[in-house]
Amino acid sequence: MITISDLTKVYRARGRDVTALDGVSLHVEPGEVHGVIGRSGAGKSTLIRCVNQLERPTSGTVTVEGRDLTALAGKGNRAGRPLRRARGGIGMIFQHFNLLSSRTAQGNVELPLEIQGLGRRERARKALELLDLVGLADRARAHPAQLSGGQKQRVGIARALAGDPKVLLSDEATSALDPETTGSVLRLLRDLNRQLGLTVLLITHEMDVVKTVCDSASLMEDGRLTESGRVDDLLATPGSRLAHALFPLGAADRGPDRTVVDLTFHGEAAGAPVISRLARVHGLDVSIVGATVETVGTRQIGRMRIELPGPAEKNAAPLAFLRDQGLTVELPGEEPR
Ligand SMILES: Nc1ncnc2c1ncn2[C@@H]1O[C@H](COP(=O)(O)OP(=O)(O)OP(=O)(O)O)[C@@H](O)[C@H]1O
Repeated sequence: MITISDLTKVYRARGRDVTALDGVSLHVEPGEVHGVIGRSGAGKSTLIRCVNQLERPTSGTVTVEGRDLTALAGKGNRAGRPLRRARGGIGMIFQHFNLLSSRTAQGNVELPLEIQGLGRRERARKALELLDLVGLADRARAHPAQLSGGQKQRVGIARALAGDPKVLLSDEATSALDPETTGSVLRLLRDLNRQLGLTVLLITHEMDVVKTVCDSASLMEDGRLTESGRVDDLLATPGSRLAHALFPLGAADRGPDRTVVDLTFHGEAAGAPVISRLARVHGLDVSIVGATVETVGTRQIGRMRIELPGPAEKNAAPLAFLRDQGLTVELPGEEPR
C-alpha cells in the first residue's frame, strides 16, 4: 500500500525554483496496479523517486506499507539504516534496465542479495529461483550484452524482487522495448502482481500500458494529478481527458443538421444491442462514424461515435434513452453534461 499526501518538490536550479510536484496526493491500494501517465516534464520521475526517497520531497509525506518514509533520515545514497531497510521492501525497475554489464544475469540478481548479506549458496539459490519466476532460468549465465531488451528487463524485474518487496515501482519500464516485447513484459508484471500480491506504481507516457495492466490511473500535468481513479470509473466520467486519451475518437465533424454523440459502453451495456434499439424505439437513422473496443483489466469497454439527424435540442429524447441504457453520453466539443 502506498499513500502520498500533499507532496511537493521544488528544485533549485541556476538560481530559480522549478516546482516539479505541486501538492500531489495519491492512495494505491494493496495489490493494485496504478499508472501515472503524463507528458515529458510533468513530474512523473520526480514522483516515483520521491516514493522510495531517492529524491527528498520539499514537503508532504509518503507512507509505504504503513511506514512514513519521509520521517526516516538520510538522502539518496547516504540513507540511514532504517531508510535502507525500508527501501529493501520496495523494488524498482528502470527504462534502461540499469544492469551491470560485467556481471551475468544471475550476478545482477545476486547483487542486492549480497548487500543484504546472504551467503554465496543462498544467493545463488534465490537468484536462480527469481530468474525462473521471470522465465529466464536458462539464461542465468548470460551477460547483458547477450540478452535482448525484453530479457534484460526480466533480469531487472528479478533483481527488483530480490528483497521480497510488497511494492514495485516502475519507471517507464517498457519505453525502450518494441510493442511485442512490451506486451510480454507487461503480462509478466500483471502475473507477478497477482501471484505475489504486489502493489505496483508505474509511470509511463504510453496509454497502452495503462490499458493493458492498470487497475487505476492518474493523469499528471505540471506537477499535479489532474485526474485519478479506477480506469473503468474514469471511462464512465463525462469529460474525462484520460478516457479520451485512452480511447481517442478524434475531432468531431459537427454540423447544424446533425448531432455527434460519443458513447462509452461499460458493464452490462457493453453486451446490449443499444444502437439497434435506439433506431427502432425512436425511428431514427443512426450513423456509426467511429468505434473502438478494448479490454481494460478483465472488462470490455467500448467507445463509439454516432450521428443522429437534426441538432442536439431536437434529440433530447434519444439522448435520454441512451443514458437510461447505462451508457456515458457526451457531445464532443460541448461542455460535459
Ligand atoms: N534534478 C533536477 N534539478 C532541477 N530540475 C529538475 C530536476 N529533475 C527534474 N527537474 C525538473 O522538474 C520537472 C519535472 O521533471 P520529471 O523528470 O519529474 O518529469 P517527467 O514527467 O518524469 O518527464 P520525463 O518523462 O521527460 O522524465 C521538469 O521541469 C524538470 O526539468
